[in-house]
Amino acid sequence: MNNIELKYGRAKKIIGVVSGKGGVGKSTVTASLAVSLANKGYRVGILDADIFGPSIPRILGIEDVKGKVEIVNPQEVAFTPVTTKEGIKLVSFNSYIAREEDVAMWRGPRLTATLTQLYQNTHWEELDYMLIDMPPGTGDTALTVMQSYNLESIVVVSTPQSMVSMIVKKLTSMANSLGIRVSGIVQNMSYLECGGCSEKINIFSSKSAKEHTLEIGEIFLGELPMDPKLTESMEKKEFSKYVISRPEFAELAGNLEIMG
Ligand SMILES: Nc1ncnc2c1ncn2[C@@H]1O[C@H](COP(=O)(O)OP(=O)(O)OP(=O)(O)O)[C@@H](O)[C@H]1O
Repeated sequence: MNNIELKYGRAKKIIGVVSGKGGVGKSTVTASLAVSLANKGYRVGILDADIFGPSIPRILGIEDVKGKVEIVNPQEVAFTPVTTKEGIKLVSFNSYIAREEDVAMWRGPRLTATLTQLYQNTHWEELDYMLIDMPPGTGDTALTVMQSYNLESIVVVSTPQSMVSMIVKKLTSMANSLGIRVSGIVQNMSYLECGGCSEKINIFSSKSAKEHTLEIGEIFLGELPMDPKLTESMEKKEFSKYVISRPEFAELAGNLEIMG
């Protein structure tokens, strides 16, 4: 399948953020990487490719802001992204519909055609990084993105559990067979912080996040704690403040700068 080129801008690196299973924190990690990279001075865009469950606008606290759609010709429209206060350019299905609870009841071909328009026909201008928040799993959308969007690599978000690792291996096999490089694995909700001591309490398994990553056979990009303050920060629209205050996120973005 041919590569699809961006019509209105350029991105130096396009990185897909993927997960084997839903709910492991892929969108949270995508948004946190965007905040950390923007904080380091990079020009960052996010394509929220999770059209059935677009959560990035809420994570970044801009669910009430709408992007603009302009009609280029009867077959084609162009999109202006929503820009966050951190300067991140976001394109999400929810930013172009009237009510965020409205649903896209579409089968695969319509879904991928719409996503491709969002990818290709957005006024991205100049980006250092475009992060694509993919729907979970190895389905239709993941296949289209990996086959025809100019991906530099993928970052895989997981939780340190053998069952999830098994599903992640399916995803990395898919990437390998399509010639897509895997930058590494982020192990999310990996541990709890002990209040009052520096100990990390593993949540899912006695094995460490690094050991789980080695079992998958990929590079360990980092681990993040399960922290109720993270969810609270989204509710208070203070996600970027939270991310910037925690060294784990800057470390993760630093590892992506090296491996991405
Ligand atoms: N490290 C964390 N600590 C606490 N809560 C977290 C953490 N990471 C994610 N969450 C919470 O877990 C839930 C799922 O996260 P998120 O939406 O990022 O997952 P996802 O993998 O993108 O899900 P899906 O692919 O099904 O859309 C959210 O409510 C989010 O706030």
